[in-house]
Amino acid sequence: MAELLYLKEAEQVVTVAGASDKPKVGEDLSEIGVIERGSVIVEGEKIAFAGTDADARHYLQKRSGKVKTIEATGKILTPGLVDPHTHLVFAGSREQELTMRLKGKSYMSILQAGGGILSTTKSTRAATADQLAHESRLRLDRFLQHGVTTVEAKSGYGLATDAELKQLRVAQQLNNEHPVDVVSTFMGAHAIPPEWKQDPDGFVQLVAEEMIPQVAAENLAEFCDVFCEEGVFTVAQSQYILEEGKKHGLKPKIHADELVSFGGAELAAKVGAVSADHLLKASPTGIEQMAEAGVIAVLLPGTAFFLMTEPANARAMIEAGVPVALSTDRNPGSSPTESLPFIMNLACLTMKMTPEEVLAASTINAAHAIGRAKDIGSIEAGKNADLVLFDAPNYQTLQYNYAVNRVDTVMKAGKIVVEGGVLLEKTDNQRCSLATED
Ligand SMILES: N=CN[C@@H](CCC(=O)O)C(=O)O
Ligand SMILES: [Zn+2]
Repeated sequence: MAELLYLKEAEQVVTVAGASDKPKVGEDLSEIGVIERGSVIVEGEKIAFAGTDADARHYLQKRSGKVKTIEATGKILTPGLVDPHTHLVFAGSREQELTMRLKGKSYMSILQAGGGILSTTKSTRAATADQLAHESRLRLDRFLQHGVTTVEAKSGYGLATDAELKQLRVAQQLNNEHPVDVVSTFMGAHAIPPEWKQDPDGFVQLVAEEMIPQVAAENLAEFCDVFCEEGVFTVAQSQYILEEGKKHGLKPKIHADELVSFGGAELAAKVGAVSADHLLKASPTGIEQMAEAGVIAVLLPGTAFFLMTEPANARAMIEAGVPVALSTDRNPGSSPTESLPFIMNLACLTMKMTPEEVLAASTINAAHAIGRAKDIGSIEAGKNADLVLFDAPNYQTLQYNYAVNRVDTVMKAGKIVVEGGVLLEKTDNQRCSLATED
């Protein structure tokens, strides 16, 4: 019989329970199921019990076998954080772009001059799968140290069939090797590569007719995403790619209305996207249509912060009944961070989301945005034992003491992987010739 793990008497257990079937919307987003002086019991990879400590002791009396106790006094316990939008797998870095942007160049003008996404495409194409895995593993380690136990990862720095497949195979390998679970999204339509600059429709055709079928045949992704934006992919091109993806079993996601209001939110509703992400410039009609269609808004306040622009209108979306989730958007150009807790701070301080809404948006709603809400995103008996102990007396402190990492212990599938804020096993100690510390 497996040893039981008894996480004993946290100041608060933030369960976010009761929303595994549907994401939280409106006022329900603030219902995060806090148990004061709560305890959680883990059996193997799963949560066996969550409740008050008095009830936990009764539960233990009825069970035989060994019990290992972890004292949680002075700390709070939350579900493992879920990051539903990252560009995890890439090579190289782009620090010089910050200086360019500080001197007045825009993110889009850097891309149009062949930098930005296209510069990362160059280094990603040149990197071996081992180099990509090495660089991405370091990022996953940092995610774990920030309490993130599951991430979504997009391709989109290959922009050619082989290079896209290489990125997705690395993501799959990392999912198998690393404690953090990696959920893959195919994003061949992330930018038009230089060799297709004169024939963007030809590239769209390549994505739809060659890349998507191969990704699906190798079972390399669950979702298909498109950068639907002025100067990148039009609404019609995006719709075509997402519909083709659907025919091959890839569920649609969209980078929508990030830089200009472009009809991305409306398209998300039309194609039945699981999520529309960014949405800084989403129109009121688009927001309304997303609410009606149940499209999750994955908001990325770190990207707005790093690009020094106004964030999305989270309050309008919550009031309209759109399910809202939060993410780092971890990528080398517009959001180079693995700190989902800092993104949560930004959601509070720049988008006026409450500490309760922020917690639900980074756990259960984020899990819905990647189709994992049955297994993760809340503390409930039967769910995976992905848990974080924060060194904080209450959950509000996580937003108040901003930009400080208060993660103490992280448990992934019942196994402790971070203790006292320290990663127990560095997954990759080797230096790699091409690796940067990006
Ligand atoms: N906006 C498009 N794609 C990414 C940025 C990618 C990059 O700059 O490398 C994003 O979500 O912000
Ligand atoms: Zn993105």
